[in-house]
Amino acid sequence: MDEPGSCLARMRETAPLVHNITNFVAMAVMANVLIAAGASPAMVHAREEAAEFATLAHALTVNIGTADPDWGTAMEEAAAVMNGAGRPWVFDPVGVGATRFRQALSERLIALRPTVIRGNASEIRALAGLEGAARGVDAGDSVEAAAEAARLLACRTGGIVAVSGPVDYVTDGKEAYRVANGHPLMPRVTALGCALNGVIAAFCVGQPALAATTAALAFYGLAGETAARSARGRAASSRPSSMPWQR
Ligand SMILES: Nc1ncnc2c1ncn2[C@@H]1O[C@H](COP(=O)(O)OP(=O)(O)O)[C@@H](O)[C@H]1O
Ligand SMILES: Cc1ncsc1CCOP(=O)(O)O
Ligand SMILES: [Mg+2]
Repeated sequence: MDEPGSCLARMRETAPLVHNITNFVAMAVMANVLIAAGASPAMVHAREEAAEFATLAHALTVNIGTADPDWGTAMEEAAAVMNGAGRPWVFDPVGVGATRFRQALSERLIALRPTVIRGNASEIRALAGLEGAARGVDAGDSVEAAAEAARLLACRTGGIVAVSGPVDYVTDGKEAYRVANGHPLMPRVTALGCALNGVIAAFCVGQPALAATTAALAFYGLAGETAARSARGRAASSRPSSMPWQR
C-alpha cells in the first residue's frame, strides 16, 4: 500500500474539485476543511443542477443528514454521473437507523455502489440491518461491533467501507486496516465526520480507493491531534461562572 504521505502529496498536486451534497450543519465546516487540506469544495444540492454540476467535479460526496426527497434525487442523479465517468463518490449514511426515509434513501444510494461508504459504528451497523445503540446522528456502538457489518457491506457494494471512531476501521471486504490517529475531542465537534467524507473523496481522485481512504483517515486523525494541542476543550461546567447578570 502507498505511504499516506504520498497519497496526500498526489491529492495536493491535483487539488481536486469536490462536489458535496451535504447537510446544513456541515456545509461551512466541510468547505473550510477541504480548502485547508488542499482541495476545492463546492456545495451544490439543487435537484435542477446537481447532475450537471457533477460533470465538472473530480469527486462527489453525498450525505443524508438533512436531506429531503429533492435532495435525495439530486444525490442519486449526481452519483450516477460519477459512476458513468468512473469518478469516486463517498456516501455518509447520517442517522440512517432513525427513520424509514433515511433507510429507503440509503438503500437506493447503496444500490448505486458508492466508491466509499463512511459512517460511525452505529450507522454502519444500521446500514447492514443490525440493531444498534445510536443516539440520532451520534454513535452508541464500538467500532469493533461494526467491523463485520462493514465487511459485509463492502462485499455487497464492491466498494470500501470505513467505520470512524476512536480507532477507525476500513475494509474492501478482503483486506482491513485500523487507523489509531485522532483525539477524543473530535466527536465533540459537530460535522467533523461529515467533513472527513470530503477529504476521503479528494484522496480517492486518481488513487486506489482502499489506500486513499486509509491515508485520508490517518491524515485527518493527525490533523485532529494537532488541533487538539491548542484547543481548550469545553468548559468543565455547562453553567458559565462569569455571565454578566451574575456579577
Ligand atoms: N474517541 C475518539 N478518539 C479519537 N478520534 C476520534 C474519536 N471519536 C472519533 N474520532 C475521529 O473523529 C472523526 C469523526 O469521526 P466520528 O466522530 O466517528 O464521525 P461522526 O461525526 O460521523 O459520528 C474521525 O476522524 C475519527 O477518527
Ligand atoms: C447534528 C446533525 N444533525 C443532522 S446532520 C448533523 C451533523 C452531523 O455531523 P457529524 O456526523 O459529522 O457529527
Ligand atoms: Mg456522522
